[in-house]
This record gives sequence, structure tokens and C-alpha cells, in this order.
Amino acid sequence: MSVSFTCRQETVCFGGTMGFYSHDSQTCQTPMNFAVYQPPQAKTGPVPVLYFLSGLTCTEENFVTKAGAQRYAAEYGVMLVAPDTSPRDGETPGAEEDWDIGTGAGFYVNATAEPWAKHYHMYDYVVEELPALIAQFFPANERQSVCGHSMGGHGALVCGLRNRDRYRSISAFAPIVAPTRCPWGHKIFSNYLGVDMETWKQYDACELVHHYQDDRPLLVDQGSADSFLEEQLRPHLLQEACEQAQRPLTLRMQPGYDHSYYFIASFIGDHIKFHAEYLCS
Ligand SMILES: N[C@@H](CCC(=O)N[C@@H](CS)C(=O)NCC(=O)O)C(=O)O
Repeated sequence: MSVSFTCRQETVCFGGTMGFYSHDSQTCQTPMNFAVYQPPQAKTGPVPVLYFLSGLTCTEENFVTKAGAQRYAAEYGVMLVAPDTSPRDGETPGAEEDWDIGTGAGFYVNATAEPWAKHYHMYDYVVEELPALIAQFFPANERQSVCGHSMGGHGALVCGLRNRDRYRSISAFAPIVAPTRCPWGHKIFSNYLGVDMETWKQYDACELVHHYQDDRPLLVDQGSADSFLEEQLRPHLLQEACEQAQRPLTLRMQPGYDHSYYFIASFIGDHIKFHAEYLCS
């Protein structure tokens, strides 16, 4: 099966190229959208890639239009890849009914329960299919790291922890660290994965730190004024799990910051610098 993609728009940005693309995903069995920022260094040779996984309700556009990340990606010579947050197949029953399930809420898992099992394979899409496409069509070398926000912070932790050979470093903004122990996780996992809670654990970062042990760096920023902090995000659970697993974690509580992209914009420079240390050395 030949692989191809469509360019919807490309714009010069900080000496590089900001682009928006679509392709027919084999994994999700529907067209998928993604955004790529190629830094100026990509004109003269392959560069490493930082994946950014966005949160609930986002598309491939939120991060690249709101976080101001391109300035830092151009400085360090890192390509940014931001996938959409779910399939938009137009046929999955219930996908448009609620903002925290279905469209915009793929949760970076491979759904096994109906009606989600046909299209909602965001884990395989992010870990396997999209990187293969990027490697084939963009000037990327084999070095990858992963970052994300909220639902996408959960995605970054899960994809990163489970794939030691694929990602050199992992970071997150306000991640859902223990979806098996918060309302968003229960809602999504019971629908996408079914009632057997054992199957949920493969997508729970606080479980995974015990099973996938290595010394890769992990950076998490969390705003203290985030309205989802206590009920949904619960970063202290990750701190406890990492302490028990004796795994390195830098958890920074940022006073006064909320859940928005203003928070991400304030610290994205730190995150890209952090990843560049492991991607570019
Ligand atoms: N119900 C709210 C909450 C959703 C929310 O806060 N989403 C976060 C991720 S969990 C986000 O990044 N929203 C998009 C944005 O701020 O650009 C909404 O529809 O925006």
C-alpha cells in the first residue's frame, strides 16, 4: 500500500516552515491531520523530532498557534510534530455528544470496545504510523522525544514510558498521571477499553513507572491554579510512584498558573531546551 499525504498549508516561520497536512491513516481507518514545524536547520540535513500531544478538545492547531514553540525549535534545531487528538471519522456513534469523549478526546489508547474499536487507535497512530510517515517524507533523523498537555501529557508519559527505544526524553504540562484513578480516565477507559480494569493499567503512567524502569529524564510542569488539579490531574501520585520505583522525575509546581496555553507558552522554552539536550547531543 503506497503512503502519501496532502499539504494543506505551509508558511515561513522563524526561518523554517510551519505546515499543516492530512493523510489517509491505515491505523485509524480515516483521514488524519497533523502539523509540522521544520526548523531552518532542516534545510541542510535531518534533524531530531519532538512530538507534542495536545489535550481534550484540541486539534493539530492549538499547540502550534498558541504555545510559541517555533522560536525555541528554530533555536535548537528541533522539528515539532503535533498530531490531531482523535480520529474525525464522522461515523462513530456518540463521538460528537460530549467534549471529553470521542472527537477531540482520543486519549492516546487503542480502543478495543465498540463503537470505538474501528477508528480510535491513537496509541498506535502516535507511536508507529505517524513517525513512519515523518521519517519517509520529512528531513527527520531517528532521534525522537515526546511532550504533551493534560490528556496529551498522559499520552506523552504513556507513549514515552512504554517505548524506551523510541523516545530519548519525556515531558508533560499538567498531565493526567493516573487515569485509572480519576473521573476522566474512568469515563474514557470504560468506554474505549471496556469494564476489565486490568486492561486499563497499560495506559496509566503511575502503573507503568513500575514496569518500564529506566533512567530517561522526565520533566513535568504543573500550575498550582489549574482547575483540574485535584480531581483529574493529581501529580502527587506520579511523584509517589516515581519515588517507589526509584525513577528520576523533575516535578515543578508553578505558582498561580492555570491549565491554559498561557501556562504552556510560559514554560515551553524550558521543555524544548530540556529535550534538545538529549536529542541534539
Ligand atoms: N471545556 C473546556 C475545557 C477543555 C480544556 O481545557 N482543554 C484543554 C486541554 S485539557 C485545552 O488545551 N483546550 C484548548 C485550548 O485552550 O486551546 C473547553 O472546551 O475548552
